Amino acid sequence: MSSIAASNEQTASDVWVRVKRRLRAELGEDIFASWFGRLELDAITDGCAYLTVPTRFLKSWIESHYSDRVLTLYRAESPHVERITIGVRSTVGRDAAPARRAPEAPRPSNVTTLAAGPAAEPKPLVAPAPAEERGEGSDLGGAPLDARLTFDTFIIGRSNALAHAAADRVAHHQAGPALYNPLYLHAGVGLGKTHLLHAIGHEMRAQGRRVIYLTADRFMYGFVASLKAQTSLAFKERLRGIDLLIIDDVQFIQGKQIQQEFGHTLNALIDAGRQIVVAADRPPADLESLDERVRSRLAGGLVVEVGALDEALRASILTTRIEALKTVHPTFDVSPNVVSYVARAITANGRDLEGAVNRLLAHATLTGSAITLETAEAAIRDLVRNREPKRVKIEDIQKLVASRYNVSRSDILSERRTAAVVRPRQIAMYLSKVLTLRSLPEIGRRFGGRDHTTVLHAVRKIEKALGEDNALNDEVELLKRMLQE
Ligand SMILES: Nc1ncnc2c1ncn2[C@@H]1O[C@H](COP(=O)(O)OP(=O)(O)OP(=O)(O)O)[C@@H](O)[C@H]1O
Repeated sequence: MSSIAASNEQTASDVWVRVKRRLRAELGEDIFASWFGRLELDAITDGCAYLTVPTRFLKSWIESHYSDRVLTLYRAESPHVERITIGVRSTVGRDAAPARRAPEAPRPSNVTTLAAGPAAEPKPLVAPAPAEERGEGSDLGGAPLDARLTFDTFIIGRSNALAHAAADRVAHHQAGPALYNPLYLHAGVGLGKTHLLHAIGHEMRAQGRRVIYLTADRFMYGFVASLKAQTSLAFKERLRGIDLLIIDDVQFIQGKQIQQEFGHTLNALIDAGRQIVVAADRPPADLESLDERVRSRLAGGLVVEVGALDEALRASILTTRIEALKTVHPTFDVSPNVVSYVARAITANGRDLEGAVNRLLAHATLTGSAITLETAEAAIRDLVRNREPKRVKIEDIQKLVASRYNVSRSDILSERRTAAVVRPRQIAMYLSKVLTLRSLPEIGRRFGGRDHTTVLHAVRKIEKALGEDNALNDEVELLKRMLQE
């Protein structure tokens, strides 16, 4: 590393220390320690500070509650930073290989491996790769595929039959240009997108094809890290040398330069007839942070939604899980009655179903007694109570608030400033802030192209009013409940 680069690095870490100091002073030690203690700076590039936290929850929380504050404080220390992006650091044990850390990197990240060592040399486009490199290649930041997530363990129901059929066709396609390129799967949390992505990956890898599975975070950090080490060409070329690129959680891809790179990579792979499969939590048209061209490229293949798991599907998933566990714990037995009870009680997603089976198993093995409806109810109570709140759409908020206050949705989006419209508009903006993970600028755009400061003003105004006006408080609570039901 050159001394200039070293001194830049030094400055970046110094600035970061000062930004954290400001955050601590402004928010107090408790809040700082709860939310920012594990926030780390990974890199600064293209006017964007890439920060990381260890969990998705922290990421969402900081993004929805503090991102404006962090940016403001960052800019107070370093005005050339225009944006911040928060990613999730990979956890130990998830990586195919332990992360090698570039000695000059300010902090460990999940992809510093990309920047380091001879593994980052460019490869010929379609060079045959050794088995361990077929997608397990930590040199590309590819995450390992989960052995349990295969087509064999995927249960087909009404809501996912189309997505399954498309995934199956793509995975078994042999000759000719890639099918449905890209295949774009979208669904709410825990409905089986990642399962299908891994299943396609396993199947194609079993056919000897070169597969890379990346989350959006890994793609971004991989690219940033390779830029830092000036090996971005190698990164691009190596990605282009594969048969199947899988990108999960594509909604998290952010940053102008990274999007451009992502767009180039998509184009190059699609033009070369390589298959791309992506998953996101929303359809391409709703990926507001993505460039229009990238969005339309993503929408240009086959877009399929994976629907909510219906009760029959939930019961089949539970039964299959229980049967699989019985091979290891032969005494584990759950009656059909209990299975239907759990399938009715846990409606949110596949992850909670898995959690429920684990709790039943823990109960059975710890107490050594049979699982009755009562014990099942006690074992899964917290899952039923804490099930994930429904994802709320800004459009639904606008519609509900409009009808509640007898105005039209277009009044809410309009420039009108009469009191009869201003208050509902502010309430709708407030609810959009607290019930969705959209940023202030995104909310502003959805409210007739308003500036983010207008949204911030509305949010503060309603927050203040809620503290002073009990009737309004009840009203807003009711709206929240109606939206989340
Ligand atoms: N149809 C299904 N058959 C079997 N298991 C399923 C099915 N759908 C979901 N699951 C299971 O539910 C859990 C969550 O699914 P998955 O991780 O694929 O969700 P996701 O849609 O990718 O969610 P997220 O967006 O949060 O990553 C996994 O354990 C998965 O195996």
